[in-house]
Amino acid sequence: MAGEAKQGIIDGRAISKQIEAELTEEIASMKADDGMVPGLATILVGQDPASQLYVRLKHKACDRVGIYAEDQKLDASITQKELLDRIKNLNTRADIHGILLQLPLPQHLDAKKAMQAIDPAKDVDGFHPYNVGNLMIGDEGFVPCTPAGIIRALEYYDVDIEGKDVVIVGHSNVVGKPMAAMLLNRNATVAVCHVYTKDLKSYTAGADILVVAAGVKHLIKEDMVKKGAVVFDAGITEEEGKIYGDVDFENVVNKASLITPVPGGVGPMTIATLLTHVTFAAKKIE
Ligand SMILES: NC(=O)C1=CN([C@@H]2O[C@H](COP(=O)(O)OP(=O)(O)OC[C@H]3O[C@@H](n4cnc5c(N)ncnc54)[C@H](OP(=O)(O)O)[C@@H]3O)[C@@H](O)[C@H]2O)C=CC1
Ligand SMILES: Nc1nc(=O)c2c([nH]1)NC[C@@H]1CN(c3ccc(C(=O)N[C@@H](CCC(=O)O)C(=O)O)cc3)C=[N+]21
Repeated sequence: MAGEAKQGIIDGRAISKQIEAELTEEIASMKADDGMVPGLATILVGQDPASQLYVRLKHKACDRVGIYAEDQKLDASITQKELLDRIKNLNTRADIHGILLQLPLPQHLDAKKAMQAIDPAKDVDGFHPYNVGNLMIGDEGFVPCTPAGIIRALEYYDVDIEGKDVVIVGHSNVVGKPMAAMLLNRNATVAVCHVYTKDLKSYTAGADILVVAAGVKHLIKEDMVKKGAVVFDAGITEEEGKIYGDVDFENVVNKASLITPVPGGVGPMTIATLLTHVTFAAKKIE
């Protein structure tokens, strides 16, 4: 049914499988044509279990599609200079096309300075000020993977963005702010809420498209969502080995026209987008 919006639960795993299948083919032909193998280096500082899990998920995804993935594990006590030297070395490596510095970093390290040290052409996370600036002026090159994954899901489900009332909960540099810029670039009317927002419900209840990235378990209840809204939940809270989103899915699912579950929604789309960016980075230098 071309052009007709689909209904139901947004299956992030199914969309990411489709993206992975396309990338697998593309990477195989890059390899066959001129021996090019896209390469990603991840840098993980310290032993945070959640970060270790996310890096592991990214490496497994790289393996599935044929991207070379190198795992640089650094001790939590590393100095800023050692970290910057490590990044600068990766900038010079011809076999590494993407560099991902897993966040958060230990307190004594300056994440902004570290991000600025990454060659913008290898900044597959889209966190370098050069890429952030381009996003703000409407030139979307490397943009952060989570909001980019959400845009992809909107496109996949034929959801119109132009003129829609969009509400974003959370204003981080990783999700909320770049999401706002990407939706503004597509002519939505965007409101961005955060902890200082006086009456969160008065915003969320009017949203045609609601994107939540606050990291607060079940912050968004049924009465805070408009009937027929499209709802994306980026939140991840882990409690006793179970993960929860920011949206009370069980109840909101009855009201939304489309909604992402947690897990199996935004997370897999984020990783699929990262794979796309690494492949793109490798193609650009061919
Ligand atoms: N699925 C995925 O691929 C990804 C998931 N995540 C997850 O998304 C969530 C958000 O992460 P991230 O974007 O890095 O954001 P941060 O954790 O850095 O910040 C959270 C944001 O939410 C806002 N916020 C917190 N509590 C409330 C509240 N009660 N009401 C309204 N706004 C609130 C904060 O506002 P203020 O700054 O004013 O305090 C802040 O803007 C986390 O659970 C994280 O694990 C993140 C990246 C990728
Ligand atoms: N430089 C940097 N880039 C990031 O992209 C980045 C980061 N730092 N720091 C932390 C956040 C978090 N993040 C996730 C990615 C995938 C899932 C994911 O695939 N989650 C699965 C579930 C996994 C589980 O079992 O917990 C899902 O939602 O289905 C989750 C979270 C990327 N981040």
